[in-house]
Amino acid sequence: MAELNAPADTATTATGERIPTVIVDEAHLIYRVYGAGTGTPASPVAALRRIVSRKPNRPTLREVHAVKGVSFTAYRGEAIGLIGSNGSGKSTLLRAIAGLMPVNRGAIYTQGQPSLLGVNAALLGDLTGERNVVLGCLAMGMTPEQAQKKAPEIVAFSGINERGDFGSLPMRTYSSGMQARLRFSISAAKRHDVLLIDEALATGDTRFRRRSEQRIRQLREDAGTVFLVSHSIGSIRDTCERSIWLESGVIRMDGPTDEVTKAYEDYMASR
Ligand SMILES: Nc1ncnc2c1ncn2[C@@H]1O[C@H](COP(=O)(O)OP(=O)(O)OP(=O)(O)O)[C@@H](O)[C@H]1O
Repeated sequence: MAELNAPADTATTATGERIPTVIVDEAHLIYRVYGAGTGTPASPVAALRRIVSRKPNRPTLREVHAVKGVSFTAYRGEAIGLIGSNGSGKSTLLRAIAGLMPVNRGAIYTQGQPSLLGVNAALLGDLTGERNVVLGCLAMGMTPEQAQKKAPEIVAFSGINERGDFGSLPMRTYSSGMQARLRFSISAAKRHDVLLIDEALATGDTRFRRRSEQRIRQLREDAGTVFLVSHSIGSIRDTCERSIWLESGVIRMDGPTDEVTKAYEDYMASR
């Protein structure tokens, strides 16, 4: 993963050109699964023969080619929806943009440090929500003073205290929706060059979803780039003006959200 050089805070250059933040160039992403079975159980005779001949059971290696030669450029100020049916490669692509997964072929270039906000982002279950907020802020590079100052605002945005004083309870007592809200609120408290959101909004209730959609719009106005993976076409339409539709690891369509989501819905209805 390489970094692009671009000026700091505007969506365009002095000559009005758009500034690329993520360039994905013919990217291939492959999972290697070691020790995966062949799907057919070994026969008792074959197992006995292996024991008698003392040949170990050779671990098998299987590959899952999750993303197959995907190319696109994202620009500062854009919010891009990633849609596609289950297993089409959306989360894998996001992980690779975040630098959490190497590209097997092709390349991904990013400007700044992309931040992946996923429902699996690690928070510590035994610590209180408030403590996790402070730790999250420190992990995002805030000073202890900035983190202490920002924490009440983040807890208020998350709404976890709407039904009692949950902020002072351990995170493991939260519902999965409450945990997801807190994660989103922590990540959204900072301006990100590239913010990657994986289904985080789907777990919130309608009121929280509206608040977070508004926050995503603000992040875009701060000239960041937002990627949103979601099965909620409503959220994608409300938040993103551009969408990329992935199917079986290949881009089917990349363009204005209205056109792409319409084609995707027609495709899903015809299956
Ligand atoms: N850790 C993993 N090891 C092996 N294969 C994986 C792994 N994670 C995902 N895959 C496979 O990679 C492919 C793409 O999965 P991915 O999670 O990126 O899809 P997705 O579009 O995000 O799906 P969903 O909409 O269901 O969340 C699938 O075939 C999946 O089985």
